[in-house]
Amino acid sequence: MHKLTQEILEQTITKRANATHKGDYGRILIIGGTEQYGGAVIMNALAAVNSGSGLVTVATHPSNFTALHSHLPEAMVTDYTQDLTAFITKADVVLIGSGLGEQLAILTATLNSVRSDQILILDGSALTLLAEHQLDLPDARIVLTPHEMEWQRLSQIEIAEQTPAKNLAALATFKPSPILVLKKYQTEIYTADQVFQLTIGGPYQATGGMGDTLAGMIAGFSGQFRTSLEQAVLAAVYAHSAIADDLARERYVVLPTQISAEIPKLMHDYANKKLTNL
Ligand SMILES: NC(=O)C1=CN([C@@H]2O[C@H](COP(=O)(O)OP(=O)(O)OC[C@H]3O[C@@H](n4cnc5c(N)ncnc54)[C@H](OP(=O)(O)O)[C@@H]3O)[C@@H](O)[C@H]2O)[C@@H](O)CC1
Ligand SMILES: Nc1ncnc2c1ncn2[C@@H]1O[C@H](COP(=O)(O)OP(=O)(O)O)[C@@H](O)[C@H]1O
Ligand SMILES: [Mg+2]
Repeated sequence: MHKLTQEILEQTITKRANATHKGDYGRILIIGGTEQYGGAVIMNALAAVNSGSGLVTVATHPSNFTALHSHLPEAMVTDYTQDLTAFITKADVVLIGSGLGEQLAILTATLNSVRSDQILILDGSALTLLAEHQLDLPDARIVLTPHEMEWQRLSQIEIAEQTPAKNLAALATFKPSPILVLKKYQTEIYTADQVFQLTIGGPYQATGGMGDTLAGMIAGFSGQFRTSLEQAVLAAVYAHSAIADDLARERYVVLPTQISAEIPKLMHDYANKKLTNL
């Protein structure tokens, strides 16, 4: 198991070229947020925009539009009960599932619409629905972000039995081969043949919305740092907990929205550290 270090941030977060525009930094479509769980997509979107995503659209229940806009006027909105095909077609990255609840039809329509060159991040309720209805993954560049119970539902491996060997074996049965971010204390990231472990982060992160924030960061990083999906995912996972650790030096708990607010500073520091090291 490879231990993740801050080197992943130095390698991934690069200074931006001057002659670029928002279209160069990722078109992200976030799908989720029932009436009950609107906060989940707000946290997805706050994380994605603060991670530098060029354009973020949130497809959600219309009752969430005003709250989302009051937190984040940078995001666009659309009603998730309408046909999302045109939105999916334009996206570089689709993140579905945070606060999606029981909206199976929206998930299946999305799985049927994504293309093989698109990044599809499946989080929260999308993972539970995948497991309950034994849905196949589409041909796309897939990232799964389950916590231990969501992974138990998907893999049939009891939490106490979730060893790297068993997790890799279960992952091999998924086609196409996804990246797995197994979230917990010391989160593990599985690619087809390698396992990485996060050794930072702690229980000050145990607040609802912490995973929704991570999913938004993975969307933001993967839409922007396009050389390697694996590297972008690893960097997002590391950055999420690096910020939490920094804030926890002076706080008992770290809120998901506080992490999002600190992302631009962390990215600035790593982009510039890289420059001075040259
Ligand atoms: N503000 C919002 O809108 C928010 C909306 N949200 C949205 O809610 C939806 C449901 O997601 P969910 O994660 O809350 O519920 P579910 O999938 O049933 O899992 C909980 C079960 O798993 C168990 N468990 C075991 N190990 C675990 C672990 N390491 N980490 C976590 N749980 C672990 C756990 O055990 P217990 O707590 O009972 O000990 C319990 O039995 C989803 O769409 C999500 O995006 C949330 O993001 C919150 C903020
Ligand atoms: N004790 C802990 N130590 C480190 N990280 C934690 C701890 N508890 C929770 N986290 C992190 O918080 C996030 C929780 O994700 P998740 O359960 O999906 O949250 P939510 O769905 O409420 O947004 C994960 O990134 C997980 O690693
Ligand atoms: Mg979650």
